[in-house]
Amino acid sequence: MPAKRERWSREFSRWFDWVLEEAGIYDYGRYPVKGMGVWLPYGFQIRRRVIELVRRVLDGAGHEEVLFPLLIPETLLRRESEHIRGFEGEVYWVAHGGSEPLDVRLALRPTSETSISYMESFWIKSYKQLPRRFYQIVSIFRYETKATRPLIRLREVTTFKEAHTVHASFEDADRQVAEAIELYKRIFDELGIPYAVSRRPEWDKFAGAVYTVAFDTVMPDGRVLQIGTVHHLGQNFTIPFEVRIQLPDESLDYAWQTSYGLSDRVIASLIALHGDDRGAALPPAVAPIQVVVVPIPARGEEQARRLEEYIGEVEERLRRLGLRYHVDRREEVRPGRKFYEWEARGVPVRIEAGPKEAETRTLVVARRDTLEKTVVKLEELEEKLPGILEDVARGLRERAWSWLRSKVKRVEGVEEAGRAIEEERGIVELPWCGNEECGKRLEEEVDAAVLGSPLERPEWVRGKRCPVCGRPAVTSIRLAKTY
Ligand SMILES: Nc1ncnc2c1ncn2[C@@H]1O[C@H](COS(=O)(=O)NC(=O)[C@@H](N)CS)[C@@H](O)[C@H]1O
Ligand SMILES: [Zn+2]
Repeated sequence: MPAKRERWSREFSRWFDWVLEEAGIYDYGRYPVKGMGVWLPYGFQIRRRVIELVRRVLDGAGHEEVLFPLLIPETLLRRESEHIRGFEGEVYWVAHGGSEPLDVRLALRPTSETSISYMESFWIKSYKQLPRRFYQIVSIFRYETKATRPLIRLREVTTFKEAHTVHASFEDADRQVAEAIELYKRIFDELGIPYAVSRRPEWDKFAGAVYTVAFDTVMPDGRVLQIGTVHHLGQNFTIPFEVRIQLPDESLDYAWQTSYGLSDRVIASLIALHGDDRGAALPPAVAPIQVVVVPIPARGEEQARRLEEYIGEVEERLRRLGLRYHVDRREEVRPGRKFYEWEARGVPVRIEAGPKEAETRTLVVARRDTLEKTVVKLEELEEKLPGILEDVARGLRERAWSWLRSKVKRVEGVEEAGRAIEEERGIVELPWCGNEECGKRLEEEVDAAVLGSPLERPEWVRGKRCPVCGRPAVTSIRLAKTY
């Protein structure tokens, strides 16, 4: 019977703070700058493996990793008017070098379209060089005014993967948006994180984008977290930054761009959505320790020696399997306490071995997701353990997807939408005529944010009418309380 999820959902924020600390993942709230925290060793291991996964997916899809300066001169940041309008209030400025006031203020990058476009104007001259797909994994800084939260809303976003691509046509950039969406699906699927993909409404897209597609997930408290975004930037940055290319017909035009970002929120959502009241439950792919072995103390010298020998045989097999494992030999800690600690840290599989198991040459194998225990013969460990780890990965993914599906609700009318959000949070979907005024009216009347519309026209709206204006629905509109 899987662990309970009372605290996990009813008091998510407190649960999340508790897990980050109890599992030694992230130290938040003590560092004396609001919105900035410390990655602790165990959490840093998780983060490292998530980054490795992101690199593997992007490098495998023709992306080139780069590293741009942190500081962006105000003159560059201001060159794209919509962009600066969108970020004006969130930029940290450096105004002095030592005691010297700087003649041009330097921004701590809030994102890097401006610095990257500026350099592309020197590098890129012809369609023959395109497409180029750069990315960097860096810290960005945003002076967030809404409530800051560990990993969810930071002022220093320490794990910000930003990809920036350049193309010879609008259509090619469009194709890159579609590819970026597929790459994000692969990353989230590998981590078992469920998502809804929506095209953001015109009035809430990235500052400087032609259009924005976002990945949203529903957190344990029912509020929606944007966990990734893909933007078609058109020529909005290449024009002010003069990134001109020669086309096949020798004419000159400005290049076309996309950008797409992930952040620490990917780690926040994998901890949150796979967790339960006992703590984290990590997908084996990114778990620092995939298997923890807890010896059950023996009585008497002879038994202890035999058990130690037996544990050695278990280790040998885990080593041969190439798994990340740990044997918890702490004398001063009882097995029950060890179970508690390693469950809080989300170790996917625990192996218990005591005198009885040494005697019968068996092992007790416990899954972290369902908590179920099975007895496995030592001889069969190498054959069975990889499958059990795969079962845990699948179990976590399926549990998270059924959670998300349970939090997406189709409704017909505005009142029903308002009630659903009020009572259950999650995402509500309504038929929509596609008209901006109706969308904005819905935001007010439902008292929730518009996430946007599905990329493909949903069948179920056929024959239905917009609840605001009564015109035929052409798509659906999704609303939610968001972070
Ligand atoms: N303050 C924040 N703390 C944690 N994650 C954040 C924060 N602000 C944004 N993010 C995450 O970063 C992703 C990309 O940010 S963004 O503003 O939407 N898009 C960009 O900055 C584009 N330049 C693509 S890299 C968002 O989808 C969101 O998941
Ligand atoms: Zn309407």
